[in-house]
Parts: sequence; C-alpha cells; structure tokens
Amino acid sequence: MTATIIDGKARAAALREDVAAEVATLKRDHDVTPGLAVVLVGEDPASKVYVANKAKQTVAAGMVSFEHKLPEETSEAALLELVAHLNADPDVDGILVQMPLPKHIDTDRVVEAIDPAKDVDGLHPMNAGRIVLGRPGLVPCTPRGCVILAKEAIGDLTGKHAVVVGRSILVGKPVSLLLQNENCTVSMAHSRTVDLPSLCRQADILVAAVGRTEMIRGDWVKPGACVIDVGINRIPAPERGEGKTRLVGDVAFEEASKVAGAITPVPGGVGPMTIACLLANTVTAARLRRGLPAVDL
Ligand SMILES: Nc1nc2c(c(=O)[nH]1)N[C@@H](CN(C=O)c1ccc(C(=O)N[C@@H](CCC(=O)O)C(=O)O)cc1)CN2
Repeated sequence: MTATIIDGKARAAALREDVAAEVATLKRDHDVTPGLAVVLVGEDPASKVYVANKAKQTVAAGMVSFEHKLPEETSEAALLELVAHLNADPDVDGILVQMPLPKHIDTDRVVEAIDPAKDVDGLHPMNAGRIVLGRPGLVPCTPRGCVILAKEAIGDLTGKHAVVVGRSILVGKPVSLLLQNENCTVSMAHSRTVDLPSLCRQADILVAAVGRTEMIRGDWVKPGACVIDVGINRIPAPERGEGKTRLVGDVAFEEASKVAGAITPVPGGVGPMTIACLLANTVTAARLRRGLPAVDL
C-alpha cells in the first residue's frame, strides 16, 4: 500500500483564505479589524522564523499584527507587565507568547496571566477546561490542525481508535481531548507505556507528538491507518552539502507511508496548519469579545 499524502500546506492555504474572507466581512459589517500580538523572548532561531511568519500571515489575512521582541534576559516581571498591557489594549484581540520561553521564566505563570478571551493559543486553564467539558472556546492551534487534517483524510472520525503518542500541554493532551470530542476512542501513550509498538498497531488514527526523530517505525503502523506526524526535528543532511540540515518528523516516513492509508509529511503537514489555526482563533476571539457569535472556520 502507498499512503495518500495529506497536504497540510494546501489545507492551511484554504483556511487562511476563509480567514481573510471573514476578516473582510468583520470590517464591512462591524468596522472591526482583528489584531494579533505575538511576543518573542530571546533569540531561538526557529522561534524567530515562526514569529516572522505569524506576523506576515496575519497582515496577509487583513488583520493587524503587533510584534514584541524582547531580549533573552527579560525578567518574568517585565514579561507579565507586557501581558497586562496587551490584556488592557482594546486593539489587541489575540495574544500569543512564543514558546519555548527562556528557562528563568515560569511559562505557566505567563500563560495564566493572559486574558482567557485573548488566549488564541488556547492554553489558559480556562480554555483547557472548556475543551475538557466539550464546550466551544479557543482551541490550541497544532491540535486543531491535527484534527482538521485527520478529517480531511478520512472524514467522520466517530468510533475510530486514536492513539496519541506524547502528553505535552501544547499538543498531546489537547489533541487527545479534541479527538474524544470527535467521538474517537483515545489511548494516550507516553515514555512509560508498555509495548508501545503493539498499542500503535491498534490505531486507526496515530498521532505522533513525542519530539523524537523517526521514533515511530513502519511496522508500528496498522495497515490503512491515518498517521498524523507532529514532530519537527532538524537533523544534519550532509548529502545536501556541508553543514546543511533537513526536517524530519517523529515518524519514519518512508517506512510508514508503505503501510498507512494516509500520512502527513514533514515539512508540509501539520506545521503550516498551526499558523492558519492561530489566525482563525484570532477572528474567533475578535468576534466573541464583541458579543458576536463565532463562525465556523
Ligand atoms: N505559543 C506557541 N509556541 C509554539 C507553538 C504554538 O502553537 N504556540 N508551536 C510550535 C512552533 N510553531 C508555532 O509557534 C510552528 C511550528 C512549525 C510551523 C511550520 O510551518 N513548520 C513547517 C516547517 C518550517 C521550517 O522550515 O522550519 C512545516 O512543518 O512544514 C509553524 C509554526 C512551538 N512553539
């Protein structure tokens, strides 16, 4: 079997178009232009690229981008002060603090300081609680992207057995809840799971979010399964020239694509969905803050 490659780049572009259309409607009907503030602390090269892309795509969708770049040595108190300022700014509908933060800053404290109504990352305990309860709210971007791509590939997810490998706050935990809300039977696996390969082999939907290069092998995949690879690992690629690197996922793509029914590539799979979902969340936040009903994006 050769798996269908799930085109995250194309799906993300379609979602960004829907977002831009919704932004135009908000402007026309309500004189509202949503604003997204993104805060970067430090010099992490990957984070710098993600933040630049967020700003670029925010503007391309017709929204206002507020970029805050702070030095590595910024104190937690100074960052909390900026968050408080953004919470109070009526032009800011969404706030995202790029992760990872420098080690001297308590990430939980920063996330909890964000106004839940502006928490377009969907990580505030209030929004996490809404997902647990199956209520509408702001949903973390990468997990939402995973569910959109799985539905794109196999349609209704009802009754499917989903195995999520990894239990991070950013991806593993929320994606398992979102899949439950789609009526999946969900198993959450992690470093202490006994016989991980055989659990993975039971998955109709296998979500890999462990951050370990090509850990999920082809013989861990059930024939015909839908494989969603969240990993973004940069490895040396001497075949491309000295000092060159390339991105690979948490799944051994060549092996897995011979067994799976559908699979996301890395790059070009889940990654592009993250920013598209962030833009969609910003529109949702802008509407809800003004008492307008959320639209389906
Ligand atoms: N506050 C947050 N921090 C981080 C999040 C997040 O959702 N909220 N997610 C990741 C990084 N991230 C967005 O912030 C992100 C990761 C990957 C991509 C992406 O488009 N990847 C491309 C490859 C890009 C490349 O060449 O490096 C792909 O997979 O095709 C976008 C956004 C951690 N931090």
